Amino acid sequence: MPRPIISPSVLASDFGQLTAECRRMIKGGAEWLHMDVMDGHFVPNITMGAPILSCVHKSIPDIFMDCHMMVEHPEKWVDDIAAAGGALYCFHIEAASDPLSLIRTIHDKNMKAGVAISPDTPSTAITDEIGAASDMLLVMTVYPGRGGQKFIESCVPKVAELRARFPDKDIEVDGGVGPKTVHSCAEAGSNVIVAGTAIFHAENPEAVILSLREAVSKAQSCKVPM
Ligand SMILES: O=C(CO)[C@@H](O)[C@H](O)COP(=O)(O)O
Repeated sequence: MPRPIISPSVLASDFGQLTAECRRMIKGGAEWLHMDVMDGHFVPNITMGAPILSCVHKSIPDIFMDCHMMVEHPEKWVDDIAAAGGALYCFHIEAASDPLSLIRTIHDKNMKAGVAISPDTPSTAITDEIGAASDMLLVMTVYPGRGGQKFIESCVPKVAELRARFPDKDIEVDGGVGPKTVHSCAEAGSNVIVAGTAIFHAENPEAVILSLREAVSKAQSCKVPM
């Protein structure tokens, strides 16, 4: 089973706060930083793009930027995100006209490739071929577009279905995940946990990171090897 990874979803109103949050999360034990890139088309909101990510990367060169591309035409931004220092480029299957070719393009730019599914998309949209070609699969547990939404429990069986087909892949969950909701995700086989509100609205964000990681480790240790 792949190792537990915590990827705090960072969003801030100014660049200084963004980099400060990233540094604090890394110091607090986060392996990845989840960067929500929204284009105002695939989702109604606009957040940040390659120029901001590039500044973050220059300021924190060792950062692992887990770039969640909530964008139309995801093939358009691969070069820019790679140049900005993106480590993982995760696109939505709903927005991709040729997912396999896009995965190859992402790999050619030396980034890991992730494939995301929104709540109404079945896990079978990630075919065996697409899943095998990618490095990470993202099951959204809210409708993409903004933080602070309620976790959709009915998305969790999709994690289990994907884990059964892809035992060695990173499987990420994102949306409404926190200390109360992480357990079902971890038990279903998710090893990469994204959390925004649960971490940034907590009195002790570092303790939340630790509890999320412990939930994944505990679920993994309870699994009987096949
Ligand atoms: O991409 C998204 C939502 O579109 C997520 O990354 C959220 O921003 C995570 O925030 P919380 O749901 O944990 O508050």
